[in-house]
Amino acid sequence: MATEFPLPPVLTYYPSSSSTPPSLITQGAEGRLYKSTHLASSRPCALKYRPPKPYRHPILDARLTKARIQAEAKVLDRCCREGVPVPAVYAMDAAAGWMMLEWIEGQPVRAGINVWLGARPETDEAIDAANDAHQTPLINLMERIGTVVGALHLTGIIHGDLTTSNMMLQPWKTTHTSQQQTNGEEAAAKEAAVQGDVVLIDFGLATTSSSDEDRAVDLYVLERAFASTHPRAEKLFEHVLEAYGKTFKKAPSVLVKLADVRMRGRKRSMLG
Ligand SMILES: Nc1ncnc2c1ncn2[C@@H]1O[C@H](COP(=O)(O)OP(=O)(O)OP(=O)(O)O)[C@@H](O)[C@H]1O
Repeated sequence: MATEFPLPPVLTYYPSSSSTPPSLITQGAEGRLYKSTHLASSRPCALKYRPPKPYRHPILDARLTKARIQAEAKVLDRCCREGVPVPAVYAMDAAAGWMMLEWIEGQPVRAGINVWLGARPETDEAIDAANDAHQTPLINLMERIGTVVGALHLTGIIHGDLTTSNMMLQPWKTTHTSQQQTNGEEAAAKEAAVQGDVVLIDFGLATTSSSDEDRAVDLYVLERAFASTHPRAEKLFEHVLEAYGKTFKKAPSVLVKLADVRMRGRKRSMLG
C-alpha cells in the first residue's frame, strides 16, 4: 500500500536495495502504525509514529510526544527483560516521534476469537463455561491470556488498556490439534484461529503499580471489553481469571479486589 502521509525522515531512506517502503497498517487517533523492512528484508518491523498535532501548541506537543514514546519504550524494554511477551524495541527517536518494534506475525486475539465463535450457529445459546467440552481450544486461549496478564502484573506494570485487540496471537510453528477437532478443514481452520502465543501490544497507557486495586482495575477493563466484544463467550472469562490467580503469590488477593471493583462499576452504571 502506498503511504498517504509524510513519514518521519528516517523512513524515507531505504538502507538496502531489498528494503521496501513502509506500508500503513492502521491510523489511530494518536498515531500510525506502519509495517516496514527498513532494518532488513528478513526482519519486518512495526513503526509506530506519532505525527505532530497541529491543534496543540508545538512546544507542548513535542514534549508530550517525546515523553509518551519514551514511556512506552521503557515499559516494553522492561517487559522484554522480565520475559513478558511483548514486541522488542529495535530503535527509537522519541523527539522525532517514532519507535521501531519487532513485527508480531499473526492476528489480534479479537479476530481469532471471532473466527472461532463465527462458526457457531447464530441461534446458539451463550457458551457455558463449565460444561462446554467443545470449547477446549478457546478455553486454552483464555488461560494463556490470564497467564500473560499475570506475568505482566508480576513485573509491576499495569497495561491500562487491556482488550482482545491489544493482544496478538503469534502462530505456533506447528499446529496442535485437539481430540475434539479432527473433523475436516473447516474445523482445523477454526481451531488454528485460536492457537498461538499471546503477545501484548499497545502500552501507550501503561503505568507502574503493584497495588491490588490497580491490578484489579486492569483486569476489570479487560473483563468489560471482553464482554462487549465477545458477548457469547462472556462466561469463558472466568478461565482468564482462574489462570491469572495461579500466576503469582498476590494474584488471589487481586481477584478479591476485582469483586469490589465490579461492585463499584455496577453502582456507577446504575446511577447513570
Ligand atoms: N508489533 C506489532 N506487530 C504487528 N502488528 C502490530 C504491532 N503493533 C501494533 N500492531 C497492529 O497495529 C494495530 C495498532 O497498534 P497499536 O494499538 O499499538 O497502535 P495505536 O492504537 O495507534 O496506539 P495508541 O493507542 O498508543 O495510539 C494493532 O491493533 C495491531 O493490529
